Amino acid sequence: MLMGSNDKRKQTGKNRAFVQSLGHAWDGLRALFHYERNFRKHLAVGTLAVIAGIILRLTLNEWLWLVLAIFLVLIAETLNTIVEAVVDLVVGTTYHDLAKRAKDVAAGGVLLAAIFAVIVGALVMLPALARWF
Ligand SMILES: Nc1ncnc2c1ncn2[C@@H]1O[C@H](COP(=O)(O)OP(=O)(O)OP(=O)(O)O)[C@@H](O)[C@H]1O
Repeated sequence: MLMGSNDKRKQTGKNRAFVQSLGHAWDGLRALFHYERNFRKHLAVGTLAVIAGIILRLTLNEWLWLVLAIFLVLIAETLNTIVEAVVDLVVGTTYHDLAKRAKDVAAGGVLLAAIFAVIVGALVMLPALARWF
């Protein structure tokens, strides 16, 4: 449902067209980039890994693992941000043990994805570096 004909941005109902869904998804990515420092950091590290991959001339198989690792971290950051927003929406600034558990578990998910990315990065980059020298 649209809240008022003068403010089409305050929509609360279903999207009527694919392009409208795409617009909201794009808004979500912009919000991630603007408000989430950790998302920007992970995006920067991922970009550096891609540049290193281009320089080291990774194989197709190595690219697949690297891209999987980069996207897993970014998606984990996305889920973490969703959990933080929903928890804050529900409890505000009130302390709650379940709010702590939800946010800590979401952060743990990001850590797991980051550990996976470090392992993949090492397994892909070290042999590629060895080939280079
Ligand atoms: N309402 C709350 N009740 C209980 N503990 C909370 C609450 N809000 C935050 N915390 C605790 O503070 C930590 C940091 O929460 P916050 O919402 O500031 O996340 P953040 O610092 O933005 O996380 P990130 O580093 O992923 O960006 C949480 O992991 C949780 O342990």
